[in-house]
Amino acid sequence: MSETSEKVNVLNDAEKDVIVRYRNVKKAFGDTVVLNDLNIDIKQGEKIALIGPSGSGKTTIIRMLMTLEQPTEGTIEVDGQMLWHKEVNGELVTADEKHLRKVRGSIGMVFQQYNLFPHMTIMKNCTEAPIHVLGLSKQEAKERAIKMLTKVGLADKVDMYPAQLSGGQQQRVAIARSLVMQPKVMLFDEVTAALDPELVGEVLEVLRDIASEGETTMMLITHEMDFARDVADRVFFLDKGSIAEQGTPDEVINHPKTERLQTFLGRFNA
Ligand SMILES: Nc1ncnc2c1ncn2[C@@H]1O[C@H](COP(=O)(O)OP(=O)(O)OP(=O)(O)O)[C@@H](O)[C@H]1O
Repeated sequence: MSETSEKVNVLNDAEKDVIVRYRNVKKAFGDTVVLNDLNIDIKQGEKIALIGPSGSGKTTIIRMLMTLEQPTEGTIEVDGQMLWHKEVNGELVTADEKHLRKVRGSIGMVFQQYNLFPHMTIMKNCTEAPIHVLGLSKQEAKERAIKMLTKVGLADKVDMYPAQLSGGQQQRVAIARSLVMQPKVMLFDEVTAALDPELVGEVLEVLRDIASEGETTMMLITHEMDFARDVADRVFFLDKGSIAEQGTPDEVINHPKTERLQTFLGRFNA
């Protein structure tokens, strides 16, 4: 089927500023259903915190958006474009690898483990993808990298190697490296969980700064309730594969409605 026969998504005005849309998304691993009938709309620039017990499905939600896990049912869109499907002659077909590669470029993800390339300098870590994936010139990529490394307070470390930096600094480089790609959505999966407690603050500070600038759409999995309170526009409480409660941090964290959420928050003295 030809590319030209694909339909373009036409959004009405009310939907225009929705950048991420999950529709009736189900995810199962074998017979085990881990996410059920998920419907999420995230607006341009919105900051979403995902909280919930271990195994509730938080990571799977963002791994599907990063195109690392395929939904079993339903669709996910970023900026009006379906991730896992293409609409061809009015029918949804599973997208091919070429399509996935293209949409993947619009999403940035930072993991618990910073995954920097150990044999490359900080600068090279930050310029590899913009040069090879986005096709930027070396000079353009370096300029972007310096801007983002300055944002995370590490512009003086460009010639160092990851092993010469602390865990907190490496995580800040990983954040800068993602931002260099100018993604439409940034995903953060417990980015402070692997850090020594004294290094957590500096990474959260960087995330707070990025969030306060307002432009970047962010979805964060966090167990730091004070951080979620400060940064998130909306908080989703995931429980057994569904969004059990959602609302502003005040509604969800300060005034939990259900006993399950109260019990969960009790663990963090939130
Ligand atoms: N590749 C996989 N194969 C089989 N089961 C999986 C796979 N990935 C995740 N799961 C299961 O899916 C469920 C949800 O996992 P997920 O990692 O999304 O939860 P989570 O809320 O992020 O948990 P945590 O806070 O511990 O990271 C869990 O029961 C998990 O064991």
